[in-house]
Amino acid sequence: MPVKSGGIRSGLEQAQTPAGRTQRLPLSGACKQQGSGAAISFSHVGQYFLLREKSGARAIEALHDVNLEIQKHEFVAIVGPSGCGKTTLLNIAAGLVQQQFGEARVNGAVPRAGQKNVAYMLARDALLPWRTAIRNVEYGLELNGVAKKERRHRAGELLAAVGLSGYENAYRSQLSHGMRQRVALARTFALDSSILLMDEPFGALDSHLKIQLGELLLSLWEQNKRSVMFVTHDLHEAIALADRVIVMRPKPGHIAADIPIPLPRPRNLNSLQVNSEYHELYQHIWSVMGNV
Ligand SMILES: Nc1ncnc2c1ncn2[C@@H]1O[C@H](COP(=O)(O)OP(=O)(O)OP(=O)(O)O)[C@@H](O)[C@H]1O
Repeated sequence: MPVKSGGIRSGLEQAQTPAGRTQRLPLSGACKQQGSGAAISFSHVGQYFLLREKSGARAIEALHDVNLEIQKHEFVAIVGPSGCGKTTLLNIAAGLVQQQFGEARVNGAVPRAGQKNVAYMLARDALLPWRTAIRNVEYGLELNGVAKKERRHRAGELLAAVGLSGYENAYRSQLSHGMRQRVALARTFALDSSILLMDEPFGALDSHLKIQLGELLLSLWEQNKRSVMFVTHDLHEAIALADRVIVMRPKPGHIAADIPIPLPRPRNLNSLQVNSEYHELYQHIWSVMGNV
């Protein structure tokens, strides 16, 4: 699982806090006290990184006083411009970065890499090139000791669900980019993880494929509504998929708004394109993001 260099706690790149940065922002509606049984929670989370430049090193405040709870079965999208700290926040939940300030909890525990019950999906498919599609989907089940017959059956069902029947024995190099992301999606759902952390999983796909894979994601999610933290640059995608959209802003990275998405479920992403409420939500959040 790739991590931006220096993102791991043991690295030396985490900067000291400049004096006086203790200001607390008011909590948003989503920010409640720790320990309330949320799937994921961040309480007063702050993070600095040290950016090395020719002229010396500079501290970047990647996250400032972030408070957020994602409830069980909730689908939450995080949007915001490049550099506002979306991935850093996701990496804290994944246990890949340990925050310097505040607390984070995943299923009530301190997040750590490889934690049970949490699946992670990235923009790049990250399929193992020496394994066939079905054996990629089986991978997590294999690590968990699931018997071969059972895991093969489950992986086959998931490949069928993402429209890849007939490609079970194809290798990564034989699949298109969209097909690879379908395999990655099937792999993400193969384990019964109660939490999905998704970092722009469809970011590299064209808009048509994005909608197709968004539909697939929602149809898999509807089966048992895992808790999802979904980072994206694409506001259309965020509104179409999520129960809530969290808007982040940079310098320093912080939560600027927490907006519920009252669109009914199950959703059909194609019909949303002609849904006026969807477009109104888009205009509203776009204006919150400071782009009008
Ligand atoms: N390991 C690191 N070392 C130094 N700086 C980092 C590191 N990881 C993130 N940063 C800095 O922290 C800030 C937030 O980065 P992050 O990747 O979380 O933003 P993002 O919103 O996910 O951006 P993007 O949408 O472009 O992926 C940026 O200024 C980035 O340069």
